[in-house]
Amino acid sequence: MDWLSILEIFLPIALVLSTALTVFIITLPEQYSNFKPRVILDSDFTDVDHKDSHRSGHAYFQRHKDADGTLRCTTSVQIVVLGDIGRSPRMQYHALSIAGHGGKVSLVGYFDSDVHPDIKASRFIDVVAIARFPSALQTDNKILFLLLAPLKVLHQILSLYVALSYKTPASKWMLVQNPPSIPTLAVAQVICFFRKTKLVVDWHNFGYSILALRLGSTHPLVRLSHWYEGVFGSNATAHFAVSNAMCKVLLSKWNIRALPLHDRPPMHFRPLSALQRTYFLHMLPETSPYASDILARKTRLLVSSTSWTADEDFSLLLGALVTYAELSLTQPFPKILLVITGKGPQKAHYLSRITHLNETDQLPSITILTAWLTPSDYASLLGSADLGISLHTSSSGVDLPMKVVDMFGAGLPVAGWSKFEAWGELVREGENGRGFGSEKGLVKVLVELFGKGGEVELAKLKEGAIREGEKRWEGEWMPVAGKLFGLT
Ligand SMILES: Nc1nc2c(ncn2[C@@H]2O[C@H](COP(=O)(O)OP(=O)(O)O[C@H]3O[C@H](CO)[C@@H](O)[C@H](O)[C@@H]3O)[C@@H](O)[C@H]2O)c(=O)[nH]1
Repeated sequence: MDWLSILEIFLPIALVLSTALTVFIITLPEQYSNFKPRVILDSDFTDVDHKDSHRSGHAYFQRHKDADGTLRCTTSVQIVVLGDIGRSPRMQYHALSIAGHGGKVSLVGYFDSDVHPDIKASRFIDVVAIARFPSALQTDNKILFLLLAPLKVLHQILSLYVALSYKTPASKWMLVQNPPSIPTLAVAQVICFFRKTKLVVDWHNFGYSILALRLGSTHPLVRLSHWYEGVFGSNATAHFAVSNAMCKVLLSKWNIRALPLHDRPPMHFRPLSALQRTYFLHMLPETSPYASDILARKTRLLVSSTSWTADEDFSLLLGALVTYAELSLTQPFPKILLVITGKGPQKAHYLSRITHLNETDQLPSITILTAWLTPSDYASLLGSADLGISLHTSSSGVDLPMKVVDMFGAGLPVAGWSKFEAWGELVREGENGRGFGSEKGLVKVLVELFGKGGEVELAKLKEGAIREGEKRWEGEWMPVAGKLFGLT
């Protein structure tokens, strides 16, 4: 190949790249300036907001506005999750806490499920949607997934860039949920650099360990993802992590010094009084036909909440219930109503397995229902149940199941998969929950707690769960995140 042919190939490429760079530079978004903080005016509040003054933030505005009637928010935060905001409770709690202390929030993510009603009510929080990758191009097929993944990432880069640069004003801080890491961390780094925004990474888990569940831990893409997460995750102003064990791993893997910020339940999760429980069980369509039996302890109410992802093996729970049903034929065990709440990719697969078990009469004394509830009904269901089940296996070993935190907030003891490093940071064996590491182990827990004499242990675990639930999100959040963001 001669020089002329090489030039013929590379000149158009160089032209396209330089044009793209020029367009990128001349369309760069506005930068953050301390001299131009975000402001809130009285005209931002409607009549409804005036009536709901605590939730809308009008009460805060009245207390803190300047003499000219303007509230200058010296803390402003873009909160970013490349996922469904309504199913990202921790990022919603961050938003509510920042807003509750007078910070202005742009909450950026997908807008599939309803967000928490307090977020909708707050004039300190703007919810900004990221454009979705067309659902027709989503697939579970391994080969198609590898082919479509680059296209999806390209779409995500553009839609994230547009949402963070143009749909939201420049903020002092950007708080990014990780995972998903690709392309979130890289896009966030670029935008923070150009907008003079300080980046904070909130580590819920690792993107590479979740990818490894699908592709295997030695796959080149998993290695690339590990490298990427270290490179783009480390160069931030600050980091939060959901467990002490995760902080240690971040330090040893990538020299990242993260502040531990454990999940804790917000105030809408709380134990119910006997009267509230009776009312709720009769009111909720899923439980009302069984309410009298649940109250008489003839039926036990089990609840598991999930995003129906690959890190939760529901066949283990189904297998344990089949064995429990068999044992019930010869022993006087109570019936079970299991309600599984949540939305996610593997739901259809498990629903067909449940149908098969019912059709083959393998669950005679057991009823299994699935549901997606409003945040307040979800909290009340946990408060009304006898035992919570967590099947979270933890892809990294150091992330913790948020559902268990919800359960403790509602005073619900937990039986959960315990064979991972961080489990003990959340659940204390025999005090507020029971761990299991196999189907047999779960059967043993169910038989012990629901069988003869199990009452006493269940009551003790409930007391432990109530005690654990007394540690609340706001108390955990303020000295760590509130302090970092300069909120008082
Ligand atoms: N409103 C509502 N929310 C529900 C329902 N069912 C489940 N949820 C929400 O879905 C969450 C459970 O989703 P998972 O995806 O199973 O979460 P997890 O494994 O328990 O924990 C996740 O978050 C942690 C960080 O906060 C991560 O560390 C962990 O890896 C995981 O991503 C619950 O905490 C709850 O907020 C419902 O019916 N209604």
